[in-house]
Amino acid sequence: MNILNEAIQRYAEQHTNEESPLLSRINRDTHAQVMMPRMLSGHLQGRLLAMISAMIHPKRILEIGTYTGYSALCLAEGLAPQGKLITLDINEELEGRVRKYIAEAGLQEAIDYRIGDAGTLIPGIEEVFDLVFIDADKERYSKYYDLVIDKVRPGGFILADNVLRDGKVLDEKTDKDTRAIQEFNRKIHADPRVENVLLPVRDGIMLLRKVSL
Ligand SMILES: C[S@@+](CC[C@H](N)C(=O)[O-])C[C@H]1O[C@@H](n2cnc3c(N)ncnc32)[C@H](O)[C@@H]1O
Repeated sequence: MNILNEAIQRYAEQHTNEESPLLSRINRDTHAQVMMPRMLSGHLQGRLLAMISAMIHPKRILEIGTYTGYSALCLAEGLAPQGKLITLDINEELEGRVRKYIAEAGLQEAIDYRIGDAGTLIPGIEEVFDLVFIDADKERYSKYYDLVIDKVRPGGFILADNVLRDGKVLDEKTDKDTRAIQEFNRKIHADPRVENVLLPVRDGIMLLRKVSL
């Protein structure tokens, strides 16, 4: 999932802050031991998420799609003091690994990791978020957007990953997940409640700012 030329990607990584030793280990171990390691945000995107979070300095973050916890730890770097990040994932098999990483980062208080279907869990979360990161099953991006938009404060942000789908969004006839992403991109671009920028970083990150209720 990388639309950037490999040499440019390497150059960008070489001129970007390094991952912490823990993030580097999560990245390595995920590639060696976990199915579908390409789902992990990785070095460049991880530093971008950490930087965006530091710019917003959020009190509340919601992440949909924890996987091995890499992006959760990156986003948590920017949290305000006493800030909290809630991260959701349906895959209970990774729970032990993720809890260990959260503990190693000393973030047990700051990160509230919940196992379950995001579509079921989100309606029960009574929080107002400064930042939401959508990075779970592509087919339901629009549904997740509908579920979170009223929980984002005016002026708050939503990020959505993989919105270029390896460039497949350009194809008229494409797979189901890509069609869902095309629909998501059209929908949010037409929504007057948000401003949006599609960043062609890695597999495409949609950056949204909620401008009105
Ligand atoms: C692309 S990975 C997340 C990667 C992670 N955010 C990162 O950057 O390192 C997508 C995750 O979404 C989870 N997921 C898929 N369907 C879900 C659902 N209905 N509810 C919650 N999580 C789901 C998968 O189990 C998987 O771990």
